[in-house]
Amino acid sequence: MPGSARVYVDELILGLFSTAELNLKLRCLCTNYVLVEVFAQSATMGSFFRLLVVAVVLLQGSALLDAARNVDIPVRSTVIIIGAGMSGINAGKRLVEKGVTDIIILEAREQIGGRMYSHDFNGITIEKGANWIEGTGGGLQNPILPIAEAIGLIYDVSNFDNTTNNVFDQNGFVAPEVAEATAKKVEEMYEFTEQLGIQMNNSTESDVCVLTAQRFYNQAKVPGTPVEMALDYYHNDFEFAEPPRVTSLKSTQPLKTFSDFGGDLNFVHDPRGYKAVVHHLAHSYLANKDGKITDPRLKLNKVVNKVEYRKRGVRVMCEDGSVYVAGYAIVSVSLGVLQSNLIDFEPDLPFWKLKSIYTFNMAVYTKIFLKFPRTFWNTHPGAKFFVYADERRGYYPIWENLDSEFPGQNLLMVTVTDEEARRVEQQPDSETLDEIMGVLRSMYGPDVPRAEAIFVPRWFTDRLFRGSFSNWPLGVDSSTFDHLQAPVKSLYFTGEHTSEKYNGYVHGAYLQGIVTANELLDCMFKRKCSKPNSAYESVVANAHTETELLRQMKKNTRTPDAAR
Ligand SMILES: Cc1cc2nc3c(=O)[nH]c(=O)nc-3n(C[C@H](O)[C@H](O)[C@H](O)COP(=O)(O)OP(=O)(O)OC[C@H]3O[C@@H](n4cnc5c(N)ncnc54)[C@H](O)[C@@H]3O)c2cc1C
Repeated sequence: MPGSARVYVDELILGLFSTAELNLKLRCLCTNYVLVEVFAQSATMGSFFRLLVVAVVLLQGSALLDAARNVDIPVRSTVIIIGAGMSGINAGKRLVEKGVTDIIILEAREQIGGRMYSHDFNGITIEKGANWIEGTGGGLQNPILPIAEAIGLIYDVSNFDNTTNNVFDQNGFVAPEVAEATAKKVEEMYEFTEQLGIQMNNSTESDVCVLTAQRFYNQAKVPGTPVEMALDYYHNDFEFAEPPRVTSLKSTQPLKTFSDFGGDLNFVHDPRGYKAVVHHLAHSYLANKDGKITDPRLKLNKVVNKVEYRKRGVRVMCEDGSVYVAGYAIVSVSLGVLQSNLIDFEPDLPFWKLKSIYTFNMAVYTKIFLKFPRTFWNTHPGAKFFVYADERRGYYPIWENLDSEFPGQNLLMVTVTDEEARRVEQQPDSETLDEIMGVLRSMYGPDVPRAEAIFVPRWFTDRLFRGSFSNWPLGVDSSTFDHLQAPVKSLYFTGEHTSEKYNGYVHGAYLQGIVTANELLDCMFKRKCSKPNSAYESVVANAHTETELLRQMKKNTRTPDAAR
């Protein structure tokens, strides 16, 4: 929007109408839609005259704007939701249920679902994003489970029972007694760290990372041999996508997902994809026909690149030039997107907000799918998952055979995380396949046939995600965490990364959609709007310093997209 076209109606109109007895206030939210707030007050003014004033003001306002700008009036709504993943779609559902029906959902991709993202791999629907309903079979019911059951989603409880005994290294199968002994030690250490986490949560002790807890267990000796590292990886990195030296002990031990909902994981392998859960939620309030959403409130292929926000009112701009205006916006994009420069917020988000965004971690978790001409791995039920122990920690470590989910397809899935995931994303798939074949041949011998097909998702380089899911690092206390979700004027924030108990998970995104929508509804209808708490008021108070800091941060820490 060219700056010269800006017309601030309040200035213009106030110039025309300002009188001693008339207190008239107009606010112009943006250049091409006038969000008018008129207070025409006068003890002596009759209601007819007041109406007249309002009408004249509105006419004048729109005439001035039309003269100044020759563009369509963009869509108006009460709430704009940016992003149609689990959290955005569920926030929309909540708003509509509570009577706020004039919403607009802007989604960058050609479909909804976000990181619940299925992919056609040689005619088979695989999940490049979320795969499991994590945390079932416990005291509380995981909120995703009833939805999955209602739509008949196909899944199986994963059998991890024997994983730590199915260990290979560079010389082949590791003798069961060696693997068992190491597995026992690592499991004891894992239980110790969990107990320490519980104790520290009940105390005023400051947080430590998981690695520190491991040192406490073993008098500073931490997993170091290939087998120890691989089994440690299985317990930690395979869940959090980052190593124990990064992950907060207090915030992850015990992990609420499992302590609340149970320790089972249901592996989804449905031809409709795990995203069918999001579609089910969307269909409950967005018009649809033959399984396709036809509701004009959902706008696909809309990459938001600028958000102007004020105390009341937002103006959202997309790469295709379209502009949307509303009273509020809910931003549901991933933490990785917030950390990048894809969306330009005007004014800049405040320091306290950026600090929480930049301090929390967006981890990278990559499941690589492989199709072989035949199976060469163990197919008995106790060999569902197997482990490769390399001298390099995290080098193609956790494997799953998908025989039971996709019979006769000869599929394997191997998971890499963090640095290895980033590395693999940057290289051609043929190089990744060469590395994988080297690993498999050292595990199963030289006769292993080369895979016919490989699929390597690229979450880190995808500008719409910039990683897989958030991980709670050492150094983020609960008030810094709260700031991730805290609203800024008319902007509200949701997404898995804003769920204090269940960050990183589908159910976290689901629940946060409701939490954020409720917060906004409270503000809209009860005037109970969240205010900055005292912890960051001091920072906000020093506006000049803050602006300087922000400038520095923008200049120094935001990496250009291409270089990431
Ligand atoms: C590889 C992987 C494995 C996972 N495994 C599991 C698992 O097994 N179990 C589990 O519970 N969880 C898992 N997760 C995490 C789970 O997928 C997420 O927590 C959840 O789906 C996040 O939902 P969300 O709504 O917060 O964000 P998203 O799904 O990221 O939704 C945000 C939406 O915003 C859109 N968007 C981004 N930028 C813009 C823009 N500028 N303009 C407009 N739209 C934009 C995106 O396209 C996206 O649709 C996994 C994730 C990944 C990536």
